Amino acid sequence: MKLIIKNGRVLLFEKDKAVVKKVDIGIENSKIVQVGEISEGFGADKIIDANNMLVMPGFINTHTHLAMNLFRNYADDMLLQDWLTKKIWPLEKKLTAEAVYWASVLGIAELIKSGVTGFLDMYFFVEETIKVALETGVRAYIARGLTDEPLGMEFQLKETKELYRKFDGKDGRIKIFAGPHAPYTCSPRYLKKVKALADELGIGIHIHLSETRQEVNDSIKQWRKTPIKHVYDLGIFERPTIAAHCVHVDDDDIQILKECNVSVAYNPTSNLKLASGFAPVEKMVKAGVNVSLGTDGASSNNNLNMFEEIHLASIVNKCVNNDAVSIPAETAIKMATINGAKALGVDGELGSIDVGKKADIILIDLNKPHLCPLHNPLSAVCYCAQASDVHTVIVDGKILMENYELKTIDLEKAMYNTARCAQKLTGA
Ligand SMILES: CSC[C@H]1O[C@@H](n2cnc3c(O)ncnc32)[C@H](O)[C@@H]1O
Ligand SMILES: [Zn+2]
Repeated sequence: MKLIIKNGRVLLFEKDKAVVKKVDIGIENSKIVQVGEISEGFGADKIIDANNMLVMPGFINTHTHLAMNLFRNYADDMLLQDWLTKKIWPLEKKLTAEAVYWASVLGIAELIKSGVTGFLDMYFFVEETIKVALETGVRAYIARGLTDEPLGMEFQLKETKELYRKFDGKDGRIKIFAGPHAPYTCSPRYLKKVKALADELGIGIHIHLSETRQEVNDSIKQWRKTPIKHVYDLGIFERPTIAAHCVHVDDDDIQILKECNVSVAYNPTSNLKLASGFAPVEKMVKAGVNVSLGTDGASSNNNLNMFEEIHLASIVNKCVNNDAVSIPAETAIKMATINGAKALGVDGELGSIDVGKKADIILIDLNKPHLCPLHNPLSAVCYCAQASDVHTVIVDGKILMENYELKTIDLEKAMYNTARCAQKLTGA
């Protein structure tokens, strides 16, 4: 299958600098094979006219719990610990494979419609989420959530192992991670076992870290160490790690993150809504830590819209740092694209439009009142574009949405069934 995207303004990273150029893109099967003038005789099966569109790498959402859209608008205006312990965890005990299946379909529809081509998910019944990713064509990085339960420990690790055997590398779009929830739900003994499993399988680790002041205070009280130092001492960071949140980190923590090449998945909306605090993103970026972006789940966000995360990453940090230059549009867009690929260890394959990389590409319709006059396309993406401007989404060279129409998902069916399953769980 050969595809050409022509006449678009294409966002490229040239020597790490974002530039927008009028070039055409040639795609063969899953890969980008030409950027520039397409050679005569390329013989495309399909040509996409991207006139008046911005063509850019798809967004990578590096921290989410897709199926939590079951609990969207269900438990709001609460602090993290109350939200988890009083509302969410009791409901999650009643989760079913069917509920996770439909909520994953709906979540993936929301991701595609907002320009996301790949995501890192940590949750339960993840085989369902993997199934949906395979059916719908997106790229999925999946961590079976791990928490310390007397009878669950070995079982959860075994499940991670089975998921790895069954799905890692499947269709070139699935990768398995180990997913210890957090140091306050996983004992040191369990975290050591998780690390040993990650060593054995050669996989990365995804974990929530230093999300709230209380988490840090409790950790210091219990272990005399910050959560970052605690898991570092347990060897977690010897594996490639993506740490979600890292809101309350001190200079020593940042140094550890940098030295251990830990990527931070920054979730500005979730941090704001749960009143968790302001992650010192500018400081981490300046220290050389790779910072990517995530939405967290739709129960703490309450959507999966990466445009909002890009926007907030930029404008919140300007205010926090009292510096209008802090996290400019280009930096925030990189967090949502190439930094996401770096976090997942696939920046040689994803995250930018370059010959040899996978064709995970989105087209943003510039013919919108709120994008006129355009002046600066990077500013447009960061400060005014909406998820509803995403016109076309391509993953692995396949079109998943064209002219706003989802090609692999029956959205009505997904909404109906997710609402039905959510009602069964919540009784509301
Ligand atoms: C073990 S599966 C994932 C687990 O994480 C919970 N969760 C969702 N959002 C957050 C967050 O911001 N901080 C900590 N934990 C979170 C989710 O409800 C699942 O239980
Ligand atoms: Zn989370």
